[in-house]
Amino acid sequence: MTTQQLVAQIRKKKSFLCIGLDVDLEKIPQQLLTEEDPIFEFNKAIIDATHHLCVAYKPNTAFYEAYGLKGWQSLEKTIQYLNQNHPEIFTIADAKRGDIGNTSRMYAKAFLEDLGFDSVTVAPYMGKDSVEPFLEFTDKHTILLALTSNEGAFDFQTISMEGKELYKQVLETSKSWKNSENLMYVVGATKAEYLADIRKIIPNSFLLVPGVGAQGGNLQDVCKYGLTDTVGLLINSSRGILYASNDQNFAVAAAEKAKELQQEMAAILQQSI
Ligand SMILES: O=C(O)c1cc(=O)[nH]c(=O)n1[C@@H]1O[C@H](COP(=O)(O)O)[C@@H](O)[C@H]1O
Repeated sequence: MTTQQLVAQIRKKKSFLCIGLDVDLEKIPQQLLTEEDPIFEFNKAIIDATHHLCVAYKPNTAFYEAYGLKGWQSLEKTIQYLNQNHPEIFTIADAKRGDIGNTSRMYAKAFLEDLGFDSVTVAPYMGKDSVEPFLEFTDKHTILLALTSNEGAFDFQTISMEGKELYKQVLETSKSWKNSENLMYVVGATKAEYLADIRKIIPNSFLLVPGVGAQGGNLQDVCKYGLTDTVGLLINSSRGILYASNDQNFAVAAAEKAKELQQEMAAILQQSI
């Protein structure tokens, strides 16, 4: 999916919501555990109930890898279901990969080619040659970790070297890489006060912003400095939507939570047009 197509979907749905499909078998309604593939059945119900309210889904691969081969099959079925039934939805494999080039090439193939995601999250720590194999997929997007939502972000990402914080070096250096127009960046919603500085370096790039809801980030704060002329934001919520209820009405409850965020987004978009 091109960035222009993503922006068109955002305008049409009046939403820049990304729903994180972080499925935890201990948190889903227990009656689903009798199904052959509880993870897929849960995702299917969530997708059926929320696809009109969001523009992206982001399965975090940890929640699938943790269940071994069966988990990986659930991930495969989920992305197939999305690609077949909702090709207008932007899909993110939240895998946070990155290794020597020869290995990154295999990660890129796995997520962008074999599974067929539109994008994958990548850690920049190993540098240019570890990210390039992802960027070679010019019809896809590489989402680079810039300033993450967790407390540990302050351990390295904000350390200043030669007068510039590491996350700013990541943003600036990555702009010089081949096919960098296909880069997006992760900035945590809990770091909203950094967005004005971040937008000075990457004024138009799309940002994937996790951390609203369960982690305490705030949508209004993020939009204040993060929003661009072409929106430029995908706001992720996982637990806050998925586990709104764990009885048999879980999908309806999830849709209600998604709708609350979508309506807040619609109001913001209306004001900013
Ligand atoms: O790359 C991510 O998506 C990510 C980056 C980050 O800085 N913080 C962060 O929470 N995430 C992911 O975003 C999701 C947040 O989930 P909730 O806190 O349940 O909404 C999880 O899948 C995290 O792994």
